[in-house]
Amino acid sequence: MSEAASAGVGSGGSPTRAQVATARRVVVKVGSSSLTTPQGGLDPQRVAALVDALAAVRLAGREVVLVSSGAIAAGLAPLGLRGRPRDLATQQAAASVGQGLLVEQYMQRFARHGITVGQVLLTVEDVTVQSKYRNAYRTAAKLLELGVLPIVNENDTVATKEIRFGDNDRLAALVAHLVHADALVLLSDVPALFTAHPDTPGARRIADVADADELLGVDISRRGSAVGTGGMVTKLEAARIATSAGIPTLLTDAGSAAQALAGGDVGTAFAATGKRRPTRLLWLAHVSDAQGSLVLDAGAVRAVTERKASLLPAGITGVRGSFSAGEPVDLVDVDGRVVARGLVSYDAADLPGMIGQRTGTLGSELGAEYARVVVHRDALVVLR
Ligand SMILES: Nc1ncnc2c1ncn2[C@@H]1O[C@H](COP(=O)(O)OP(=O)(O)O)[C@@H](O)[C@H]1O
Ligand SMILES: N[C@@H](CCC(=O)OP(=O)(O)O)C(=O)O
Repeated sequence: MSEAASAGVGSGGSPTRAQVATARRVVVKVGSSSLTTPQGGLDPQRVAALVDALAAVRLAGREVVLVSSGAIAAGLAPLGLRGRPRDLATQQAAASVGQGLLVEQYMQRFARHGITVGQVLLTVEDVTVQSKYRNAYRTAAKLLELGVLPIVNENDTVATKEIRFGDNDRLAALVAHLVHADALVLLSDVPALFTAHPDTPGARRIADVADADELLGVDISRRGSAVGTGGMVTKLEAARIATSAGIPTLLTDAGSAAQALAGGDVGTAFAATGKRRPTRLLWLAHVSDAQGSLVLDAGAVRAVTERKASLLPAGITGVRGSFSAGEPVDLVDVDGRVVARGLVSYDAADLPGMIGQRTGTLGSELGAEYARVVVHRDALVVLR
C-alpha cells in the first residue's frame, strides 16, 4: 500500500466525506449480497432499510440514482435454482424473472415515502457509443427533472458474453459519469475496504484513499459473496474510474448507507483525483478489452503521451494480435509496457505493409485512405 493510502488507515472525516454529504446528485450502487437472504432470495427487510435511507436523502432535496444488482439472485428461487447459474442463458432467464420482482419491491417501498421510481436497463453500448449515451443521459436527466428516482441495472437479458459489464460496480461508475453525479456511493456486504480480506487476522479498515491507483499492497484477491460477482476487484476498479473522472467515491456496507450519505466516519473514502472526460474514453480505458497491440518507437510514445498527438504509421514497429478497424488496441512501448489504448483505424492484416512509413508516401503509393492516422487522438486515452 502507498504512503498516501496507508496514512488514512483508521482515520476518517476526510474532505471526501464532506463532498459526499453535500453532493446534490449522487449515484448509489447496491450489490446483490446486500439485498438477499443467505439462501439467495430477496430480503424484503434489507430492501426496505435501504429504501428508507435513500428516501430520506431524496426528501431532503438531493437527487439519487440507484444502481441496483440483484436481478439474477432474485430470480433463482422462482425458477427452483440453487446458487448463481454459470451459463449465460440461465443467468439471463433468472434476471428476466428477478428484475421485475426487484423493481416491484423498490416501487412499493419508495411509494410509502411518496417517491416514484423508474426502471432503466442499460447495455454497455448505452454508456459507450456516443449517440446512445446521449440518449441515456437525456432519459436520466428527464426522470430526475420529473422528480423520479431512477433504478438502473444492466440489461442482463440481452447482454451478450462479449459485450457485458457482468458486474454493476463499473456500470455504476460509468452511470455516475453519465448523469454528471457529484458523488458515488458503493454499498456492499463489508463495512469498508480492508488491508486484506476482512476475515484475515489483523486486517484493518482503510478509511481514506488519496489515489485509487496506489493500492498495490492491499489484498483483494479473495472472492466475495456467493451471489455477488466482482468482489473487491471491480469495486476498486469502479472507484478508480469515478475518481479519475473527478467523482469522489465512498465504499461501505448497505446498513451504513444513511451515515455514508451524511458524511459520517464510515467506510472507505476515495478522493477525486482527475477531471471529467468524455464517457467514451472512460470506457476505452477501463472497460474495453484490447484486441491486440501496436508497438511504438520512443518518438511515437512521446508524441502520443506528451504531445497528445495521433498515432501515425511511421512510429509503429510491430503489430500483435488479430483485430478489425474500430476495435480497441493497446499501444505499447518497446519493453511491452502499455502506454495508451485507442480505437484502431485499420485491420491488423492491413498494417504490416504500412508501418514505419511516412503517411505522405503511403498516400501517394497506396491511395488516400492509407494516409490516415492509425489511431486518432480523439479515440485514444493515455494510460500512464
Ligand atoms: N481487502 C478486502 N476488503 C474488503 N472486502 C474484501 C477484500 N478482499 C475481498 N473482499 C470481499 O469482497 C466482497 C464484496 O464483493 P461482492 O461479493 O462482489 O459484493 P457485492 O454483491 O456487494 O458487489 C466482500 O464480501 C469480501 O468478501
Ligand atoms: N446485473 C446483475 C448484477 C451482477 C452482480 O451480481 O453484481 P454485484 O452483486 O454488484 O457484484 C444482477 O442484477 O443480477
